[in-house]
Formats: sequence, structure tokens, C-alpha cells
Amino acid sequence: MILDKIIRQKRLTIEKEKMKMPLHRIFSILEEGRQPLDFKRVLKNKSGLSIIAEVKRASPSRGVIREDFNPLDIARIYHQNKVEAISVLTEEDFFQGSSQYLSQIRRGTDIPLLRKDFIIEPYQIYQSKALGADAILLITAVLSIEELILFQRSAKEIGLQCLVEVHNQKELEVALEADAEIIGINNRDLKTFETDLETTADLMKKMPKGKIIVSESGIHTREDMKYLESLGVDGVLIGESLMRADSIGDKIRELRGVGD
Ligand SMILES: O=P(O)(O)OC[C@@H](O)[C@@H](O)c1c[nH]c2ccccc12
Repeated sequence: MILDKIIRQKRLTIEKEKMKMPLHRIFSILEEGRQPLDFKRVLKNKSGLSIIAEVKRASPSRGVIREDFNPLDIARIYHQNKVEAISVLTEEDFFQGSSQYLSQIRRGTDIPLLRKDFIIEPYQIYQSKALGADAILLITAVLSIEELILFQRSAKEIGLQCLVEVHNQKELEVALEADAEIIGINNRDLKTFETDLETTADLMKKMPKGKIIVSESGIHTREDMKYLESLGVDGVLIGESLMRADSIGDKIRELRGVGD
């Protein structure tokens, strides 16, 4: 399965990164580091849905999504159009991302940034902070509950927030047991690549009160937004439909229903 392949490759990449930038050097950067921004607050403090807009060049299911790809320009457009946060894909081999995109975008914008990658080792948590992330994605499907608890704790210690991703009831139970505060419901089935907003509808029925919920993937229209809002989610994570838009600004206005 593709996820196993991604994780295998990720382990190799992490080993190389550790050689280039050992943990003690990351720690010395962090000492003089900035204070992270409050990702959770921007998701919660809004009457409509908050938008986390993703900088995503390619994906294993779609190939290259956007040819004319300048990550900083895209981030600036997102920022100008007042999205609540930006997600930056940093995975290189399957999504054509880069950690450089994250640090570039950090220097160019001052809204919360989510590092979107496959985090499987504590090293990557410290690295994320050094790159300028405010929050990280933790994917329940690739972590044990022990790792999930430990990684959330390590992130918190250095001021990073975690978006904990689930796709089914079993994963949701694990996330809740690990006391995740911000839960991302991924509408995409990573085995078939199909997206279905009913995943969010199903899991919302099992959600305890007080969690902050982000619906992820496969969100394309104003109708999708209205539907998710009616389910009571706090925010949405949108990549492809923004990246394919001729005018990203127009697409954001359409999704928000500006002028309806
Ligand atoms: O491009 P979409 O369908 O709008 O999806 C965005 C985002 O949810 C998706 O990129 C994503 C969700 N979880 C992930 C984990 C790893 C990589 C990518 C993802």
C-alpha cells in the first residue's frame, strides 16, 4: 500500500536529514527561536468555517496538480485573502514538497503554519519548529497510541500544536484516548484515494463535545462548505481545488460564499 511505501522512504530521508542537521544543532537554533502562533485559536474564533489553505504541488493520486508553482507567491495570495492558516506540504518524494517551502513561507507571512508531512520520529517535531511551523500533523494511521501521546507531549513542550488526523472510528477512538484537542477528519481513504464527505458526517456523530474539528480533503464547492458547516465542524483543509483555480482569490471567495 502507498502509505507503507511513503513511510519506508520517509525513514531514509530522516536519516539523511539527521546527518545534515543533527539534533543538537536544531536545539541551538530553537534556543533563540520565535514564539509559535496560536493555530487552535484561529480555528475556533470564527463564526463560519475557518479555512486552512494548502500549498501542494503534487500528490500520489493526482500527480502534478499545479504547474505554475511558486510556494511563496501562493502563500501570499492565501494570506491576502485572509485564510485562517496555511498548510505546507514538506514531503518530497510523493508530494513534491520541501522543508525550504516552509521556512520561506514563514519568513514571508505571519499567520499560523501547519507542517504537513509524515511525522514518525521526534526529530521531525524539533525540525518543524526550527523551520517555522506553528502546528504539525500527526497521522493516527501511522503511529501507535504511545507515539501519539509522546509526540503530542513533545510538541506541546516546545509550543507546537498538533492536528491529529483520523479516517475511521477505530482511529478516532485512538485519537480520543490520546487526548487530542484538534482532530482532523480525513475524507480521503488512503487505500483507494477516494474522498467522501460522509466520512466527516459519520465521525462527527461519535465526537465528544469540546474538540476542535477540521474536515480534510475533497472539498471543492460552496455546497461542500455549507454541508460541513451544518455538521458542526470548525475548519476545513483544502488543497487541490485551490491549487487548480485560475484565480485562487476568486475560489476562496466562492467557497466562503462571499456575495451569495
Ligand atoms: O487536496 P485536497 O483533496 O483538498 O486535500 C488536502 C489535504 O487534506 C491532503 O493533502 C491531506 C490530508 N492528510 C494528508 C496527509 C499527508 C499528505 C496530504 C494530506
